[in-house]
Amino acid sequence: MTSSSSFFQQLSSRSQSINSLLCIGLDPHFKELNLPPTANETERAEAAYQFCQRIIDATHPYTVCYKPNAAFFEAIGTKLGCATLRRVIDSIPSDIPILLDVKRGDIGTTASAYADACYDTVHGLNGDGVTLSPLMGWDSVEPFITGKYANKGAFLLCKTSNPGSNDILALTLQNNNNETLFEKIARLANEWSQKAVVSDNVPSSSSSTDNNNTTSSSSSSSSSPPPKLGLVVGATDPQALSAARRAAGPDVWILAPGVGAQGGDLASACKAGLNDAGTGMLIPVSRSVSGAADPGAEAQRLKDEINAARSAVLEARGVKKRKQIDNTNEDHGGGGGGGGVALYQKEFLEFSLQEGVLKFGSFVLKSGRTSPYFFNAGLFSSGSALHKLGKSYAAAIMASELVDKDGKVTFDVVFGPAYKGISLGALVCAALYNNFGVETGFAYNRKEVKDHGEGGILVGASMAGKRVLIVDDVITAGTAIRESYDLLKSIEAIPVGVSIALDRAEKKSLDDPLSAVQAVARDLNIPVVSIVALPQLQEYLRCSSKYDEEVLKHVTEYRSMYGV
Ligand SMILES: O=c1ccn([C@@H]2O[C@H](COP(=O)(O)O)[C@@H](O)[C@H]2O)c(=O)[nH]1
Repeated sequence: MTSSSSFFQQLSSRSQSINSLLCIGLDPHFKELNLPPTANETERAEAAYQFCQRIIDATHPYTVCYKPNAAFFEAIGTKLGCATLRRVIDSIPSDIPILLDVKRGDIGTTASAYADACYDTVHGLNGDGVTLSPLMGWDSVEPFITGKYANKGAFLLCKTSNPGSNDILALTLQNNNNETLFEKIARLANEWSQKAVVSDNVPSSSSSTDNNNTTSSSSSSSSSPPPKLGLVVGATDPQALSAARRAAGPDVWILAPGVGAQGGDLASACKAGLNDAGTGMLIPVSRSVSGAADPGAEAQRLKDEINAARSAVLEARGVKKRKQIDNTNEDHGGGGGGGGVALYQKEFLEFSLQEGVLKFGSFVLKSGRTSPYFFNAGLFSSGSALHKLGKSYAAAIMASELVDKDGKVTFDVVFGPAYKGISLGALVCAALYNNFGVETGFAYNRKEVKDHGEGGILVGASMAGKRVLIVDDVITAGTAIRESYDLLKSIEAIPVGVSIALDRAEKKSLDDPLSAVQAVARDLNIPVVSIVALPQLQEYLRCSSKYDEEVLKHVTEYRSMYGV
């Protein structure tokens, strides 16, 4: 994955946007490859690659990251083992982080070489994060998370899922706290994360442009840098999971292997390891998915089961869950949300700027206001931009209340009103399927009535009696959305929400405190979900070094004058 965000920011952001805590392991066990023992290295390599491809193709919408275990690739043979692992990594969609399960640990100089082998984009494996043994101390971990690898992250083996983890990791230390060795490791994850930041000489406050992991930090101060270290704690030992969570605090991510083939209980593990925001935990599963007749269906089932367990935990803890699980936009009723910027929002703003869709300057709007920015969705006009646009809409939808507590979308059909909405609706429908495995119908209307061919003004999926999401680019006065709403009602469809790209989140007039988006949400009594709103644009500018301070100043002034 190529990204300027840190490994744990990437995990956090993807976890939020696909509403999942599932991590799929890529472990091509020889016996799962269906090869004769005499198979040569080339045959083993190809079979391992195809084995992984089948899993990746089927499961990518559901997994926060992929976790290939190097052991199974090294065992292919000395010539093709690492090359096959790299080939698999290269085939993974670029927005999915790669956690290399290598469990390294060595003196600093050797650790540096291991880090190059794991991360180097040319000669190495191009991973985003690794698993490490912490037993050789800070200097064995440092090369994996500092210097040229400051954006990478590592999960430290803390209390592993195997029975033998009690032999050493569960021993009680004779120190002041009388804690277990694994609790000490859990505390060290925090201390060493801080140390890594100091080692990189990055001031805490400026190092964090992480706007999207608010859900993972229920009690952290806003100035603490995002963690660089997580912990491996087996789902097979819920007591250890609780103790590790207590020792590490809410912000540290815990990778909890052992569900499925190793017999760990998912519900108990979630209860013990989730933080109060219902996150901070990844459940890696390898054999249960690879051995399933339909790996995609099994991954989706696991994702849903984990989310059900999360909901149960949050309910039991008396926490209002939805917004804390997966959402940085606090207000989908058209208030423009809070100022946090999720990774998908940052990416959306960046490619909108690159494509010239979003521009800064001085623009006189129809309303007569002089705006410091202008957004023209009609300028998304290349294949790559449209692909990214669909993905951004889909990510915003999946992070909103258009997804119910079981992780299911609340609509059956995506409706794109003529003209602009037609292509946007089609993009969104395809992106929901492609990125999130969400299958819905697609329909659109014509402005002109045809008297031949399909006839009528509605084309595509049938909408009568169905829950419908309306997709458009922006809401200016809201007239087009209201017309769509009336049209849907007239055929007895059930409009349940609106999805737009940008919410300008500004008052309709100085005497009217509501924005056009808020008025639509209120009058039609349905949520309006935007990819970004004015507060995210302002926050993006505040964190970006690419734009002149004047741009931020003008946007801030505009927001304070007209913003809702
Ligand atoms: O404590 C640990 C640390 C790592 N693993 C690894 O996770 C997978 C588990 O595979 P399943 O098929 O889901 O059991 C495997 O790669 C292990 O090496 C672990 O199990 N426990």
